[in-house]
Amino acid sequence: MVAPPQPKAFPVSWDQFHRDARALAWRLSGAGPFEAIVCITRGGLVPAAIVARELGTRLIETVCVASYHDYQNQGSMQVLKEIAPAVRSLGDGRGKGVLVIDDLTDTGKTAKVVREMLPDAHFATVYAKPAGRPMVDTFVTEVSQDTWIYFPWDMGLSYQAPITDGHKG
Ligand SMILES: O=P(O)(O)OC[C@H]1O[C@H](OP(=O)(O)OP(=O)(O)O)[C@H](O)[C@@H]1O
Ligand code: HPA
Ligand SMILES: [Mg+2]
Repeated sequence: MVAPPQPKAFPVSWDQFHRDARALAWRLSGAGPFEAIVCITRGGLVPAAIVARELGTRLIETVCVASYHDYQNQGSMQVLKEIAPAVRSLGDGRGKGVLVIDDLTDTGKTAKVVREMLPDAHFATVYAKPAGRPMVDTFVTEVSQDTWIYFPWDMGLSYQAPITDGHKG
């Protein structure tokens, strides 16, 4: 079933995303140390780069998960690439000392799938919606469940009609 579009929009510029990802790194600086970062592609790649730079982490791994195959509609969860054994076996073999990063948690389903792979890892996202919030340990900004977050890599500059256009009669 196709869900109705989210009524509220939360557009994020590159500048704001960089600031929010840095704020995430500040919060995480007290939660480590972390031996490695696992980023959930593709959305987690950008915050992972920023956090890795701030925390000095150089061992970065990906787990490739996709579920929103259609704009705003979640479909089946596909794990396209698992975590490499060398990273999976770090710490206690359950992810202790590993930091997992994604851009956001919405329903929490993506984070849940990765948590099953690394139950003791520290999960961090830049943004969180209420349903996904219990799945992450650290995040920066919460937005309501009926909000769609527009990331800078999904947007471009476009013409905006003047506010007064709507009042012409
Ligand atoms: O909490 P959830 O409801 O599971 O949704 C959150 C996930 O959805 C998006 O990824 P998506 O599957 O769209 O893939 P992408 O990162 O490649 O854009 C986002 O980057 C999160 O990973
Ligand atoms: O609010 C969102 N914005 C962008 N991608 C997403 N994937 C799940 N929820 C969202
Ligand atoms: Mg994603």
